[in-house]
Amino acid sequence: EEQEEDTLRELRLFLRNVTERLSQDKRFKAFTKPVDIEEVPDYIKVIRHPMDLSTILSKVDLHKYVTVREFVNDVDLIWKNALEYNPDSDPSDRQIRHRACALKDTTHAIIRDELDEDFNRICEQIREAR
Ligand SMILES: COC(=O)[C@H](Cc1ccco1)c1ccncc1
Repeated sequence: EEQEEDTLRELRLFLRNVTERLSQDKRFKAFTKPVDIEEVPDYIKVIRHPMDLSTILSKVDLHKYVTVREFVNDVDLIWKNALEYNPDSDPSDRQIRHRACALKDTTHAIIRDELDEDFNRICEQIREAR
């Protein structure tokens, strides 16, 4: 009902704010746009579910997220894909893996510090009811 739409509107505002803060962080530049399949032709063979911060922002606006859990699942895809595709010991792989771990830790810290538990429970109950 109307209260549910008010809740989901507030969820989208929170998710846009978190996504924009991550996208503005220089460490996360490689995560802001899809990996270019022309540049990296084998990427889509190795990584079955590509994800990036611009795609997440589009999904927020398409009302794809009803809970923060669903949003975090997509952020987790970003850094897990980076760890999987860039496993080697060379400096370039080590740098993107360090940044992937920073993306994970930064996102989970923002959620821990800024998501109200009661608000989150209301979103989870809306998801269960649909
Ligand atoms: C999320 O970004 C990536 O996984 C690409 C993969 C990639 C390999 C070659 C070109 O791009 C990446 C970008 C920057 N530094 C390392 C790897």
